[in-house]
Amino acid sequence: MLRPAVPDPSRPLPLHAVSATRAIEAAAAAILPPHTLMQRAGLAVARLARALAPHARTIWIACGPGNNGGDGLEAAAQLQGLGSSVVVTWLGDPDRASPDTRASLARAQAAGVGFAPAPPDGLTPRDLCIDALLGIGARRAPQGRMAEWIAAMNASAAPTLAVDVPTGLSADTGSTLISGAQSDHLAPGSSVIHAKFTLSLLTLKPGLFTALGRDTAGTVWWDDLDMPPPAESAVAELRATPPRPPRPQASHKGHWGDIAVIGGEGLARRGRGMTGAAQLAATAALHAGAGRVMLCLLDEGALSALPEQAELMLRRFEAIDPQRSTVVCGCGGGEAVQTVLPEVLEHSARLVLDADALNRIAADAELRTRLQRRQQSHRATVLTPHPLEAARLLGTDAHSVQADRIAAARALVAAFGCTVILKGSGSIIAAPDRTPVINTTGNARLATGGTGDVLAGLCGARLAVVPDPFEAAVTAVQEHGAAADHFPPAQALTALRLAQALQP
Ligand SMILES: NC(=O)C1=CN([C@@H]2O[C@H](COP(=O)(O)OP(=O)(O)OC[C@H]3O[C@@H](n4cnc5c(N)ncnc54)[C@H](O)[C@@H]3O)[C@@H](O)[C@H]2O)[C@@H](O)CC1
Ligand SMILES: Nc1ncnc2c1ncn2[C@@H]1O[C@H](COP(=O)(O)OP(=O)(O)O)[C@@H](O)[C@H]1O
Ligand SMILES: [K+]
Repeated sequence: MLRPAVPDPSRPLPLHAVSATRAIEAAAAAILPPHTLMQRAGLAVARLARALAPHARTIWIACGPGNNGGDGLEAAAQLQGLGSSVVVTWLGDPDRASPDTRASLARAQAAGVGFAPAPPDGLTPRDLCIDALLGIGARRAPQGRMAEWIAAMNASAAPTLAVDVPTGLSADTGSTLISGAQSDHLAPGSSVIHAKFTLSLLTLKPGLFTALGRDTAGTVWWDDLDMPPPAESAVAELRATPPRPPRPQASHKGHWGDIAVIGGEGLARRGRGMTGAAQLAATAALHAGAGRVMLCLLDEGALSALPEQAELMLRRFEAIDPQRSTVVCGCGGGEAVQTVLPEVLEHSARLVLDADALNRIAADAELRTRLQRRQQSHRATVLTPHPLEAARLLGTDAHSVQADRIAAARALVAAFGCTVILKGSGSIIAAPDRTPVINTTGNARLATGGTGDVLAGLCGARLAVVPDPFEAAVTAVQEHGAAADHFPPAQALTALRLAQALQP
């Protein structure tokens, strides 16, 4: 069945690694008559193409040498049969093609599909390009004619529908394929399709939703080719969190948690004032509905000037009771956070660690041991690194983290036994013994200073009332992105405004 790849609260959508998809495909092929899967795949592509571009004069289908190209040939046969004018450019060789692909080639030829050596000229926005160059079999960066066709498709006025995966993107990681490795950025001239739509076949692939996936895949559709849900476990999933139930009338502030935000190194210490970061986290916690929010700035000098919000309570570190609070530590913490971290790690009942708290822990073996010990005493801890902070914790570089974000999040979980939010486009939420979640909300308007502090505060507010730290983190990330998605388009999204737009 064809459906948009949008989860609803009652049903997470499983994402399968290429290895699992291969096993699912083999199991399906074993019980179906020959060529059935590819025929279903081609029909699904053709139907979606007709729905997306009903008035197309020309549909250009670029087909690669493998079975992704076979899906394209099958779609060509179907579309020609439905009355479309199809031009196929094919990189394959009938003698080396799979039996499925050869059968689809014969059907396309019999249907009267036009084969051309080069892409058609003069496509208009009403026409359609279909990228069937490479799917899950992609192993290296496209070169030669394949790279030329990718460039032509990206330059075309017609929108592109990618079959299974945009060519040039890794289905597993959402990074681009470069020679012998994977890249986390779209270098000028990178050979990767920029699709307006992608139809993922049989399974949904994680790379479509994280790293460069969202930029290159466009709107993602999924067709399970009428196969039952597979037994193979998902490498990650997409989830939608249900709306929160209304607060009971008889509730009071004690029900909604005490949040202690510890951070904000002052200007006096090193000439880098970062008190605003802690204040943003505290503001976010307040607007997200926390019962009481205490702000502990790591700068005595600032205490008279802050906070601007009367609801925030100022506290010295000694006056915080970490055992009764949900502690959010690290936002703008600078070097000053180092001195409080041993106690924070030792005594906080529930803890969110962000920014400089993570940087200090990365640089200090004793702090790392204290963090690991929290798992043994079953105290909830959520780490909220961006890719560079994650890299410091893992002893690697941000490029390597971005090259496989799910693996990086899992490595952090394995190292520290905490819930981890690896931030960025398609944030990954991972925890011990849980299937990682890729968040689908949020957009590049969040790429502005301080929005991570807002997430940390929001995460604290949810952790205060949701016993399971993984669920609290999934909810917080989803709400943070949704607040950005619903933010007025004509107004600049700043971190403070985002914090104020959060809801209990
Ligand atoms: N066989 C079937 O019945 C089905 C096939 N499906 C399709 O089959 C695809 C997987 O097919 P394949 O395993 O053949 O993989 P692909 O079609 O993705 O590509 C594999 C072929 O491309 C070559 N190749 C890899 N990287 C290249 C590069 N950079 N430049 C040039 N050639 C390169 C490989 O050597 C191999 O010949 C899926 O993505 C999906 O589209 C699915 O629709 C499910 C059903
Ligand atoms: N392009 C993007 N798409 C989706 N979310 C993004 C994007 N860029 C940033 N974000 C989100 O914005 C927040 C930024 O956090 P961070 O990098 O810690 O910034 P800061 O330290 O300035 O607060 C994270 O939640 C991140 O996931
Ligand atoms: K493709």
